[in-house]
Amino acid sequence: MSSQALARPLTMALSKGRIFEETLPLLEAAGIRVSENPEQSRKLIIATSDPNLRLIIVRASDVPTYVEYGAADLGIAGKDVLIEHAAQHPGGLYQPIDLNIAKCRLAVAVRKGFDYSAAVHQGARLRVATKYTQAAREHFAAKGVYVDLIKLYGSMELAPLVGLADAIVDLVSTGNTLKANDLVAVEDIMPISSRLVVNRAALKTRHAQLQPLLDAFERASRK
Ligand SMILES: Nc1ncnc2c1ncn2[C@@H]1O[C@H](COP(=O)(O)OP(=O)(O)OP(=O)(O)O)[C@@H](O)[C@H]1O
Ligand SMILES: O=P(O)(O)OC[C@H]1O[C@H](OP(=O)(O)OP(=O)(O)O)[C@H](O)[C@@H]1O
Repeated sequence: MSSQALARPLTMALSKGRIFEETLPLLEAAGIRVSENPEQSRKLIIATSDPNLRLIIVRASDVPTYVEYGAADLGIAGKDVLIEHAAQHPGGLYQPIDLNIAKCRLAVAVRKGFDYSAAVHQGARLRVATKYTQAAREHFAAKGVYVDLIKLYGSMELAPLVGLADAIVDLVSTGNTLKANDLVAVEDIMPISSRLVVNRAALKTRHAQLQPLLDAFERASRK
């Protein structure tokens, strides 16, 4: 038996839902099948048809933490999540590949009828609710707008409707969530997609195991 076959499998951290669903075709393109669906089995450690790879299922915003500390060798996370993580842990992760999955955009939204351009005139102060405080801080600082940031963990769309904030910074894809809550996007901050992230130590110590997988993801993401 080769030393490669004796090595422990690589561990890849994924969140269930859209990232898991959109990663499956990339794994399939690499000839890798997944033994079960975490939505149904509720299992948190999932084997694959490749003895060299297993998956762990974590919260989307926890993926960078598992990978940075080496509990996972690699993972997949949205640029939104990576920006917030990097604010606390700069340079902690190697990010070799934009997988072009889970695509959406980060945007500023307000209640329909709210005069955003008047509210952000030079020197004004705006109350902004968001889960993405780092990205929001950088965006408004670049515009020279003072903001009071209110950290939320979900359902941001509610904040302007109940007077918690003037504006939100949130992810937008179809725009249906904004529309359903009488909100409008008034400014795009950046396009968002998910990236492969790799533990920096694993990149060196497990290079032989990692490289074929990175190559397969690179090829699949270009299709
Ligand atoms: N509506 C959307 N369309 C496309 N991609 C999206 C959309 N919403 C979020 N994403 C992307 O998918 C990633 C995972 O989103 P998901 O909804 O599964 O987790 P979450 O609920 O945001 O995270 P957590 O569970 O950690 O709070 C996000 O980080 C973002 O990059
Ligand atoms: O423009 P849309 O297509 O409506 O998508 C935007 C919504 O998608 C995301 O929520 P998600 O569906 O992930 O729900 P969650 O934040 O509760 O996980 C995001 O936080 C928005 O609420």
